[in-house]
Amino acid sequence: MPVTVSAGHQLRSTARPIGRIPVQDVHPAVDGGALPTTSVVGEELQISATVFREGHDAVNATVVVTDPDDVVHHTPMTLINPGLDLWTAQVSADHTGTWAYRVEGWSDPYGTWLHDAVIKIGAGVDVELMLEEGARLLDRAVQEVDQDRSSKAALGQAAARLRDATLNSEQRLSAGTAHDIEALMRTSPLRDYVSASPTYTWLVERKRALTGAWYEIFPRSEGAHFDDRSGQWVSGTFRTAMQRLPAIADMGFDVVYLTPVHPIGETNRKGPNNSLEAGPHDPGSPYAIGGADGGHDAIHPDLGTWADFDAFVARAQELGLEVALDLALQCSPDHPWVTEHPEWFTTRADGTIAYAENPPKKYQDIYPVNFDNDPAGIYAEVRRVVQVWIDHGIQIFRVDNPHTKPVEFWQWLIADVSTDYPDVIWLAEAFTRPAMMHTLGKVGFQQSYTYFAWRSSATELQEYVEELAGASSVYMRPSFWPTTHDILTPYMQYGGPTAWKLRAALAATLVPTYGIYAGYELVEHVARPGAEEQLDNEKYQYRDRRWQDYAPGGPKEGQSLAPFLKRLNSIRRDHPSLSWLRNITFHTVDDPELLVFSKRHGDDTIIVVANCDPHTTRASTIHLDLAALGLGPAGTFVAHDLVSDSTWHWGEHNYVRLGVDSEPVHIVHVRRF
Ligand SMILES: O=P(O)(O)O[C@H]1O[C@H](CO)[C@@H](O[C@H]2O[C@H](CO)[C@@H](O)[C@H](O)[C@H]2O)[C@H](O)[C@H]1O
Repeated sequence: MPVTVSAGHQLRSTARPIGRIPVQDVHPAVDGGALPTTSVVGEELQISATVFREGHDAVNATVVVTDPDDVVHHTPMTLINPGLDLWTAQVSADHTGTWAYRVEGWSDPYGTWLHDAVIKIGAGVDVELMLEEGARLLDRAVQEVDQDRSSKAALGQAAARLRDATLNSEQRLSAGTAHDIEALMRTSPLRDYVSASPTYTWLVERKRALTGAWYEIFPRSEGAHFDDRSGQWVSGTFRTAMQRLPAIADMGFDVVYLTPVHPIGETNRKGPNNSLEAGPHDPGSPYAIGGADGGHDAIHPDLGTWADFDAFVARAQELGLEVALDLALQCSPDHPWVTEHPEWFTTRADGTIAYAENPPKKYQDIYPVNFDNDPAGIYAEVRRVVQVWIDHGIQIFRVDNPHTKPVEFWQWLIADVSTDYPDVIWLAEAFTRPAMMHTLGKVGFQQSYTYFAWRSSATELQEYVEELAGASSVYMRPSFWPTTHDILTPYMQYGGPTAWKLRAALAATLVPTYGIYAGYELVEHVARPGAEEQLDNEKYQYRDRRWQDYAPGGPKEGQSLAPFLKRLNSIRRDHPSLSWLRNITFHTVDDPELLVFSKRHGDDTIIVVANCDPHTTRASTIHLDLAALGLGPAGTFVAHDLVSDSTWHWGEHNYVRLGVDSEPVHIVHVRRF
């Protein structure tokens, strides 16, 4: 129905009334507020809006937050750009759940009086009138505003002094403008013509949704070995993989991610190095899910039983590790769904089912599920499968290729699961175009793999992280992986151990969640010819990394990056500034191959200086933004490099030297005098 503004004037039927005090451009507002803004517990969220009014009276603004228990919290906003009427405030939530916020603009009668009274009384204009008007405002505050008894008494006394004709006008005025009165009127203001913006949904999730160090394994490789007697490989099991967990925990990782653990199909099974013909003993790709032993709700018999899986999860939990499981919604031709639900696949004119692709990659051993053929049936079955794993202690899913399934399916699935399991976290492996990657975040994925692996220069990294920590951070949380089982960039193939140290350090410090694929410690850098992924990839064969050889006293002692990774993770744990995303500042440096950034949270400040050129040692001068570090203009501080354990005295301009003949990165803790 059209809204009547005044006699004879109507708004266009779709218009939202502007309100007495216009409140515009509220940020964040994901897709105009159609989708929730997200953060984790304790994470600061900056809310801004344009708030203004006609004429010259004072205007003010408040962020009004409603928590999941319907308790309302008011946060005053600050005018940060008077010329643009731009107001901001920081808010944060102290528990998980669905919160909401809106911005209220309001006319500020005390602010108006304060401004006018000081000028007019100072100039001897309308003196009695102004003093009486001030007194009446304070009377109103006593009546209308929720104040404690002593505050009301103070306001009442100030009103009396404003009217006290025995005092001079200056004394009377100062009663109404005194700091304590101003503070009371600021914290519990008189608010006229309060006008609210729309209300925005704010989803607050657990900290792990933002922060964590992941370690990826193929469980069948952990404990796999070549048996000389039979001349065959013997698969690792959950029980043998369990023996690897203490080392993963000791390196300081928070999440151990398992590639699929289900039965593997035999039809079109792939052999070593992505060959289209497997030998009789080749194990096949774990992503070719489903066979005679079951599908997505089953365990590959080579890995053990449900009891073994449960024991693995329990052991991980004992060591402080969460277990993340791959959810790859596709089927080997031998998957039970193919015979039980042929309608879930797309049959071509010749009666065959087309295999899956993620161009230019071809997955000849799997069929894609066609969600449009029976959405209700497929949704229900996937939900059932997910529940099976939740019931076995899984709270994190790494979703394989979510961008090849309908977005609305993910929106439904994640929301449905979160109704009963709000702590379940979903990581999107959507190496695809930005629109899809971002939208998956907007519809519920708590984390997303990113383009980090392909951003290697200092300029590219700065630009990319500014985007991720800026506008998109309210709906998409990045996870940085220097390599994965599918990704081995030329930078990593040819950069040597320096590149591997550097990229791990950057991933671990630029953003709060990062991940390492097993073997990273060993700098496994040789690619399959013509592909940017590992040679002899364990996607198609077992890999016995002989971890024991790198242990103290072993023949390869000292040849692993495990101590370096452990150092990175302990720095992350000791320094809370590294566990947040939006708190990053980039600094300048003379050499464009160097990257300098800092992160600050409370008293903790970390500066990272990285040489992004893994082939050359570089020396340069860095120029620090001291204010961003919380230091005064002439500030100096003790810089403690947590990588080399060196200590220097630093100020605004500092000489650095990083590279192949030393460490490629400084991770500096700012120690204040
Ligand atoms: O397509 P992506 O590069 O994002 O990779 C993910 O999905 C792939 C398909 O699930 C998966 O590919 C592997 O499994 C396929 C099915 O068995 C096989 O045909 C591919 O050769 C193999 O690389 C990939 O591992 C996963 O991360």
